[in-house]
Amino acid sequence: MSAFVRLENVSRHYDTPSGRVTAVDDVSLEVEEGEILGVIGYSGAGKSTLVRLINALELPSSGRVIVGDDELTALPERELRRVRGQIGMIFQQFNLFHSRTVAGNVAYPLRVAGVGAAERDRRVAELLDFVGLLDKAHAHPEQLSGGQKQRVGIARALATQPRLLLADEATSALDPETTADVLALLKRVNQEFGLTIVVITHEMEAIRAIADRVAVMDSGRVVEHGDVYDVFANPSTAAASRFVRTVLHDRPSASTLERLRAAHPGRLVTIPVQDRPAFTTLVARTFEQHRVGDTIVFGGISELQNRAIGALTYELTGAESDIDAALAALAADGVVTITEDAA
Ligand SMILES: Nc1ncnc2c1ncn2[C@@H]1O[C@H](COP(=O)(O)OP(=O)(O)OP(=O)(O)O)[C@@H](O)[C@H]1O
Repeated sequence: MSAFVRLENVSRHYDTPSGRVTAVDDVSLEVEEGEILGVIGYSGAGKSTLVRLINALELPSSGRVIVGDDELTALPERELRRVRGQIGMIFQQFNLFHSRTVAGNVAYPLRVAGVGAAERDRRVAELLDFVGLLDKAHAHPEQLSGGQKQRVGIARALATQPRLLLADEATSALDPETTADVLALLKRVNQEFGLTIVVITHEMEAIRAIADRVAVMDSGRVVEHGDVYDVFANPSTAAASRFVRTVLHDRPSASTLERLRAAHPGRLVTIPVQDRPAFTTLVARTFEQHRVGDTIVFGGISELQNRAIGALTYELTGAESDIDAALAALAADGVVTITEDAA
Protein backbone atom coordinates (compact mmCIF):
# COMPACT_ATOMS: atom_id res chain seq x y z
CA MET A 1 0.00 0.00 0.00
CA SER A 2 1.10 3.52 -0.60
CA ALA A 3 0.05 6.73 1.07
CA PHE A 4 -2.72 8.67 -0.65
CA VAL A 5 -2.68 11.55 1.82
CA ARG A 6 0.49 12.64 3.55
CA LEU A 7 0.81 15.32 6.21
CA GLU A 8 4.36 16.25 7.05
CA ASN A 9 4.96 18.28 10.21
CA VAL A 10 1.76 20.19 9.65
CA SER A 11 0.81 23.02 12.00
CA ARG A 12 -2.04 25.47 11.73
CA HIS A 13 -2.45 28.37 14.07
CA TYR A 14 -4.89 31.24 14.24
CA ASP A 15 -4.17 34.67 15.60
CA THR A 16 -7.11 35.79 17.67
CA PRO A 17 -7.63 38.89 19.83
CA SER A 18 -6.87 36.76 22.88
CA GLY A 19 -3.67 35.36 21.42
CA ARG A 20 -2.45 32.61 19.15
CA VAL A 21 -4.39 29.34 19.02
CA THR A 22 -2.59 26.31 17.68
CA ALA A 23 -5.36 24.12 16.28
CA VAL A 24 -3.07 21.56 14.64
CA ASP A 25 0.36 21.13 16.14
CA ASP A 26 3.16 19.42 14.19
CA VAL A 27 1.07 16.55 12.83
CA SER A 28 2.66 13.93 10.60
CA LEU A 29 0.19 11.37 9.32
CA GLU A 30 -0.37 9.15 6.30
CA VAL A 31 -3.62 7.80 4.92
CA GLU A 32 -2.98 4.66 2.89
CA GLU A 33 -4.73 4.24 -0.42
CA GLY A 34 -7.89 2.16 0.04
CA GLU A 35 -7.96 2.25 3.83
CA ILE A 36 -10.40 3.70 6.32
CA LEU A 37 -8.53 5.91 8.75
CA GLY A 38 -10.41 7.03 11.83
CA VAL A 39 -9.39 10.30 13.47
CA ILE A 40 -10.75 10.62 16.98
CA GLY A 41 -10.54 13.39 19.53
CA TYR A 42 -12.63 15.45 21.90
CA SER A 43 -14.15 18.76 20.90
CA GLY A 44 -11.39 21.27 20.22
CA ALA A 45 -8.73 18.61 19.53
CA GLY A 46 -8.22 19.99 16.01
CA LYS A 47 -10.15 17.47 13.91
CA SER A 48 -12.16 19.94 11.83
CA THR A 49 -9.05 21.97 11.15
CA LEU A 50 -7.33 18.80 9.98
CA VAL A 51 -10.22 18.16 7.58
CA ARG A 52 -9.97 21.68 6.14
CA LEU A 53 -6.24 21.17 5.62
CA ILE A 54 -6.78 17.88 3.77
CA ASN A 55 -9.57 19.17 1.55
CA ALA A 56 -7.59 22.28 0.68
CA LEU A 57 -10.02 24.73 2.22
CA GLU A 58 -7.12 26.01 4.28
CA LEU A 59 -3.36 25.87 4.02
CA PRO A 60 -1.10 25.02 6.95
CA SER A 61 0.95 27.65 8.74
CA SER A 62 3.89 25.30 8.29
CA GLY A 63 4.52 21.80 6.98
CA ARG A 64 3.34 20.06 3.81
CA VAL A 65 0.04 18.44 2.80
CA ILE A 66 0.12 16.01 -0.11
CA VAL A 67 -3.06 14.50 -1.62
CA GLY A 68 -2.52 12.01 -4.44
CA ASP A 69 0.25 13.50 -6.55
CA ASP A 70 -0.48 17.06 -5.51
CA GLU A 71 1.38 19.01 -2.89
CA LEU A 72 -1.40 21.35 -1.80
CA THR A 73 1.01 23.75 -0.17
CA ALA A 74 2.60 24.43 -3.57
CA LEU A 75 -0.50 24.79 -5.78
CA PRO A 76 -2.20 27.92 -7.12
CA GLU A 77 -5.90 28.45 -6.23
CA ARG A 78 -7.17 27.17 -9.60
CA GLU A 79 -5.37 23.86 -9.06
CA LEU A 80 -6.65 23.66 -5.48
CA ARG A 81 -10.19 23.76 -6.88
CA ARG A 82 -9.38 20.73 -9.04
CA VAL A 83 -8.05 18.87 -5.98
CA ARG A 84 -11.19 19.78 -3.99
CA GLY A 85 -13.24 18.25 -6.80
CA GLN A 86 -11.51 14.92 -6.19
CA ILE A 87 -12.50 14.86 -2.53
CA GLY A 88 -15.99 13.88 -1.41
CA MET A 89 -17.33 15.28 1.86
CA ILE A 90 -20.12 14.21 4.17
CA PHE A 91 -21.17 16.23 7.18
CA GLN A 92 -22.88 15.89 10.54
CA GLN A 93 -25.77 18.13 9.44
CA PHE A 94 -25.94 16.48 5.97
CA ASN A 95 -25.84 19.90 4.19
CA LEU A 96 -28.48 18.95 1.63
CA PHE A 97 -30.29 21.48 -0.55
CA HIS A 98 -33.80 21.61 0.85
CA SER A 99 -35.25 23.11 -2.30
CA ARG A 100 -34.06 20.19 -4.42
CA THR A 101 -35.32 16.64 -4.55
CA VAL A 102 -33.17 13.72 -3.47
CA ALA A 103 -32.27 13.11 -7.13
CA GLY A 104 -31.59 16.82 -7.58
CA ASN A 105 -29.18 16.81 -4.65
CA VAL A 106 -27.22 13.88 -6.05
CA ALA A 107 -27.27 15.38 -9.55
CA TYR A 108 -25.97 18.76 -8.36
CA PRO A 109 -22.21 18.04 -8.37
CA LEU A 110 -22.59 16.32 -11.76
CA ARG A 111 -24.34 19.40 -13.11
CA VAL A 112 -21.51 21.60 -11.78
CA ALA A 113 -19.00 19.26 -13.44
CA GLY A 114 -20.81 19.70 -16.76
CA VAL A 115 -22.06 16.10 -17.09
CA GLY A 116 -24.84 15.83 -19.71
CA ALA A 117 -28.46 15.15 -18.72
CA ALA A 118 -28.67 11.54 -19.90
CA GLU A 119 -25.45 10.50 -18.22
CA ARG A 120 -26.45 12.45 -15.12
CA ASP A 121 -29.78 10.63 -14.82
CA ARG A 122 -28.12 7.27 -15.30
CA ARG A 123 -25.50 8.01 -12.64
CA VAL A 124 -28.05 9.40 -10.15
CA ALA A 125 -30.20 6.26 -10.50
CA GLU A 126 -27.17 4.06 -10.03
CA LEU A 127 -26.07 5.95 -6.90
CA LEU A 128 -29.54 6.04 -5.34
CA ASP A 129 -29.84 2.34 -5.98
CA PHE A 130 -26.48 1.79 -4.29
CA VAL A 131 -27.54 3.64 -1.13
CA GLY A 132 -31.01 2.02 -1.18
CA LEU A 133 -33.04 5.16 -1.90
CA LEU A 134 -34.17 4.74 -5.49
CA ASP A 135 -37.80 4.93 -4.36
CA LYS A 136 -37.13 8.32 -2.72
CA ALA A 137 -35.68 9.98 -5.83
CA HIS A 138 -38.50 12.53 -6.02
CA ALA A 139 -38.86 13.16 -2.29
CA HIS A 140 -37.51 16.29 -0.63
CA PRO A 141 -34.93 16.08 2.19
CA GLU A 142 -37.42 17.14 4.87
CA GLN A 143 -39.43 14.01 4.11
CA LEU A 144 -36.49 11.79 5.01
CA SER A 145 -35.15 10.40 8.28
CA GLY A 146 -31.67 11.39 9.46
CA GLY A 147 -30.19 8.13 8.24
CA GLN A 148 -31.82 8.54 4.83
CA LYS A 149 -30.52 12.10 4.58
CA GLN A 150 -27.00 10.89 5.25
CA ARG A 151 -27.45 8.22 2.56
CA VAL A 152 -28.28 11.01 0.15
CA GLY A 153 -25.20 12.86 1.41
CA ILE A 154 -23.09 9.80 0.67
CA ALA A 155 -24.60 9.34 -2.81
CA ARG A 156 -23.95 13.01 -3.56
CA ALA A 157 -20.36 12.76 -2.29
CA LEU A 158 -19.75 9.77 -4.56
CA ALA A 159 -21.35 11.33 -7.66
CA THR A 160 -18.16 12.71 -9.16
CA GLN A 161 -16.19 9.58 -8.31
CA PRO A 162 -13.82 11.13 -5.78
CA ARG A 163 -10.58 9.45 -4.83
CA LEU A 164 -10.98 10.35 -1.18
CA LEU A 165 -14.01 10.64 1.07
CA LEU A 166 -13.91 12.75 4.24
CA ALA A 167 -16.66 12.03 6.75
CA ASP A 168 -16.76 14.80 9.38
CA GLU A 169 -18.83 13.60 12.36
CA ALA A 170 -21.12 11.98 9.78
CA THR A 171 -22.99 9.87 12.31
CA SER A 172 -22.95 12.19 15.32
CA ALA A 173 -26.54 13.37 14.76
CA LEU A 174 -27.90 9.83 14.36
CA ASP A 175 -29.23 7.28 16.84
CA PRO A 176 -27.10 4.16 17.44
CA GLU A 177 -29.01 1.88 15.09
CA THR A 178 -29.00 4.37 12.22
CA THR A 179 -25.34 5.08 12.95
CA ALA A 180 -24.57 1.39 12.48
CA ASP A 181 -26.42 1.37 9.11
CA VAL A 182 -24.59 4.43 7.82
CA LEU A 183 -21.23 3.08 8.97
CA ALA A 184 -21.97 -0.22 7.23
CA LEU A 185 -22.74 1.72 4.05
CA LEU A 186 -19.41 3.57 4.32
CA LYS A 187 -17.64 0.24 4.75
CA ARG A 188 -19.38 -1.02 1.60
CA VAL A 189 -18.27 2.11 -0.28
CA ASN A 190 -14.71 1.40 0.85
CA GLN A 191 -14.83 -2.26 -0.11
CA GLU A 192 -16.73 -2.06 -3.39
CA PHE A 193 -15.05 1.05 -4.80
CA GLY A 194 -11.72 0.78 -3.00
CA LEU A 195 -12.27 4.37 -1.91
CA THR A 196 -9.93 5.84 0.70
CA ILE A 197 -11.98 7.20 3.60
CA VAL A 198 -11.09 9.42 6.55
CA VAL A 199 -13.67 9.26 9.33
CA ILE A 200 -13.51 12.16 11.78
CA THR A 201 -15.38 11.43 14.99
CA HIS A 202 -15.51 11.76 18.75
CA GLU A 203 -17.18 8.34 19.00
CA MET A 204 -14.88 5.37 19.42
CA GLU A 205 -17.74 3.08 18.41
CA ALA A 206 -17.55 4.46 14.85
CA ILE A 207 -13.83 3.68 14.77
CA ARG A 208 -14.41 0.19 16.13
CA ALA A 209 -17.08 -0.48 13.54
CA ILE A 210 -15.24 0.39 10.35
CA ALA A 211 -11.73 1.82 10.64
CA ASP A 212 -8.58 -0.07 9.69
CA ARG A 213 -6.32 2.37 11.47
CA VAL A 214 -6.89 5.12 13.98
CA ALA A 215 -5.20 8.39 14.89
CA VAL A 216 -5.97 9.85 18.30
CA MET A 217 -5.83 13.66 18.51
CA ASP A 218 -5.40 15.63 21.69
CA SER A 219 -4.73 19.40 21.86
CA GLY A 220 -3.84 19.63 18.18
CA ARG A 221 -1.44 16.72 18.22
CA VAL A 222 -1.71 13.14 17.02
CA VAL A 223 -0.77 11.42 20.26
CA GLU A 224 -1.20 7.87 19.05
CA HIS A 225 -1.84 6.09 15.77
CA GLY A 226 -1.81 2.55 14.56
CA ASP A 227 -3.94 -0.45 13.62
CA VAL A 228 -7.32 -0.30 15.31
CA TYR A 229 -6.84 -3.66 16.98
CA ASP A 230 -3.45 -2.70 18.39
CA VAL A 231 -4.65 0.63 19.76
CA PHE A 232 -7.73 -0.99 21.31
CA ALA A 233 -5.74 -3.88 22.77
CA ASN A 234 -2.89 -1.76 24.01
CA PRO A 235 -3.52 1.99 24.15
CA SER A 236 -0.33 3.71 25.18
CA THR A 237 -1.66 7.19 26.00
CA ALA A 238 -4.26 8.31 28.52
CA ALA A 239 -6.31 9.90 25.71
CA ALA A 240 -6.47 6.68 23.67
CA SER A 241 -7.19 4.64 26.75
CA ARG A 242 -10.17 6.85 27.66
CA PHE A 243 -11.66 6.42 24.19
CA VAL A 244 -11.10 2.66 24.18
CA ARG A 245 -12.83 2.33 27.55
CA THR A 246 -15.94 4.03 26.15
CA VAL A 247 -16.39 1.02 23.88
CA LEU A 248 -14.83 -1.86 25.76
CA HIS A 249 -16.33 -2.14 29.21
CA ASP A 250 -13.95 -4.90 30.07
CA ARG A 251 -12.01 -3.28 32.89
CA PRO A 252 -13.41 -2.26 36.24
CA SER A 253 -13.80 1.46 36.92
CA ALA A 254 -12.44 2.89 40.17
CA SER A 255 -15.84 2.62 41.83
CA THR A 256 -16.38 -0.93 40.58
CA LEU A 257 -12.96 -1.87 41.89
CA GLU A 258 -13.86 -0.50 45.28
CA ARG A 259 -16.96 -2.72 45.38
CA LEU A 260 -15.00 -5.72 44.11
CA ARG A 261 -12.38 -5.24 46.81
CA ALA A 262 -15.01 -5.13 49.50
CA ALA A 263 -16.58 -8.34 48.23
CA HIS A 264 -13.38 -10.24 47.36
CA PRO A 265 -10.53 -10.30 49.87
CA GLY A 266 -8.08 -12.12 47.53
CA ARG A 267 -5.65 -10.41 45.15
CA LEU A 268 -7.41 -8.78 42.21
CA VAL A 269 -5.55 -9.13 38.93
CA THR A 270 -6.74 -8.00 35.49
CA ILE A 271 -5.49 -9.92 32.47
CA PRO A 272 -5.95 -8.46 28.97
CA VAL A 273 -7.19 -11.24 26.68
CA GLN A 274 -4.80 -12.18 23.91
CA ASP A 275 -5.93 -13.36 20.53
CA ARG A 276 -4.28 -16.76 20.62
CA PRO A 277 -5.76 -20.25 20.81
CA ALA A 278 -6.88 -21.48 24.23
CA PHE A 279 -5.69 -18.31 25.95
CA THR A 280 -8.04 -18.58 28.92
CA THR A 281 -7.20 -22.27 29.26
CA LEU A 282 -3.51 -21.40 29.49
CA VAL A 283 -4.26 -18.88 32.23
CA ALA A 284 -6.47 -21.29 34.16
CA ARG A 285 -3.94 -24.10 33.91
CA THR A 286 -1.10 -21.88 35.15
CA PHE A 287 -3.09 -20.93 38.25
CA GLU A 288 -3.99 -24.56 38.86
CA GLN A 289 -0.35 -25.68 38.56
CA HIS A 290 0.61 -23.14 41.21
CA ARG A 291 -2.26 -24.10 43.54
CA VAL A 292 -3.82 -20.68 43.11
CA GLY A 293 -7.59 -20.33 43.32
CA ASP A 294 -8.97 -18.17 40.48
CA THR A 295 -12.43 -16.70 40.29
CA ILE A 296 -13.42 -14.35 37.49
CA VAL A 297 -15.10 -11.35 39.13
CA PHE A 298 -15.30 -8.90 36.23
CA GLY A 299 -14.56 -8.66 32.53
CA GLY A 300 -15.71 -9.13 29.00
CA ILE A 301 -14.50 -10.56 25.73
CA SER A 302 -15.71 -9.32 22.37
CA GLU A 303 -14.46 -9.31 18.81
CA LEU A 304 -12.64 -6.65 16.86
CA GLN A 305 -11.59 -7.23 13.26
CA ASN A 306 -12.43 -10.90 13.82
CA ARG A 307 -10.00 -11.15 16.72
CA ALA A 308 -10.72 -11.61 20.39
CA ILE A 309 -10.35 -8.53 22.56
CA GLY A 310 -11.14 -7.75 26.18
CA ALA A 311 -9.93 -8.41 29.70
CA LEU A 312 -10.78 -10.57 32.68
CA THR A 313 -10.36 -9.58 36.31
CA TYR A 314 -9.61 -12.49 38.65
CA GLU A 315 -9.69 -12.82 42.38
CA LEU A 316 -6.66 -14.95 43.20
CA THR A 317 -6.48 -16.86 46.46
CA GLY A 318 -3.78 -19.00 48.05
CA ALA A 319 -0.27 -18.42 49.41
CA GLU A 320 1.19 -15.07 48.33
CA SER A 321 4.35 -16.84 47.11
CA ASP A 322 2.27 -19.19 44.95
CA ILE A 323 0.36 -16.26 43.44
CA ASP A 324 3.66 -14.47 42.72
CA ALA A 325 5.05 -17.62 41.08
CA ALA A 326 1.93 -18.04 38.95
CA LEU A 327 2.10 -14.42 37.75
CA ALA A 328 5.80 -14.86 36.96
CA ALA A 329 5.01 -17.99 34.94
CA LEU A 330 2.31 -16.10 33.03
CA ALA A 331 4.75 -13.26 32.35
CA ALA A 332 7.23 -15.81 30.99
CA ASP A 333 4.44 -16.94 28.63
CA GLY A 334 3.94 -13.35 27.43
CA VAL A 335 0.76 -12.80 29.42
CA VAL A 336 0.30 -9.30 30.84
CA THR A 337 -1.11 -9.17 34.36
CA ILE A 338 -2.22 -5.98 36.05
CA THR A 339 -2.48 -6.10 39.81
CA GLU A 340 -5.35 -3.87 40.92
CA ASP A 341 -3.62 -2.24 43.84
CA ALA A 342 -5.75 -0.91 46.65
CA ALA A 343 -6.56 2.75 46.05
N1 LIG B 1 -10.81 29.96 12.32
C1 LIG B 1 -10.41 29.83 13.57
N2 LIG B 1 -10.03 30.92 14.28
C2 LIG B 1 -9.61 30.82 15.56
N3 LIG B 1 -9.52 29.65 16.23
C3 LIG B 1 -9.89 28.53 15.59
C4 LIG B 1 -10.36 28.56 14.23
N4 LIG B 1 -10.66 27.29 13.86
C5 LIG B 1 -10.40 26.51 14.93
N5 LIG B 1 -9.94 27.23 15.96
C6 LIG B 1 -9.53 26.72 17.30
O1 LIG B 1 -8.67 25.61 17.10
C7 LIG B 1 -8.94 24.56 18.04
C8 LIG B 1 -9.29 23.29 17.28
O2 LIG B 1 -10.56 23.45 16.65
P1 LIG B 1 -11.24 22.35 15.72
O3 LIG B 1 -12.57 22.87 15.31
O4 LIG B 1 -10.29 21.94 14.67
O5 LIG B 1 -11.42 21.15 16.75
P2 LIG B 1 -12.38 19.88 16.64
O6 LIG B 1 -11.59 18.75 17.22
O7 LIG B 1 -12.86 19.73 15.27
O8 LIG B 1 -13.55 20.24 17.61
P3 LIG B 1 -15.13 20.23 17.31
O9 LIG B 1 -15.48 18.78 17.19
O10 LIG B 1 -15.72 20.89 18.51
O11 LIG B 1 -15.31 21.01 16.05
C9 LIG B 1 -10.05 25.08 18.93
O12 LIG B 1 -9.44 25.62 20.08
C10 LIG B 1 -10.70 26.17 18.10
O13 LIG B 1 -11.26 27.15 18.91
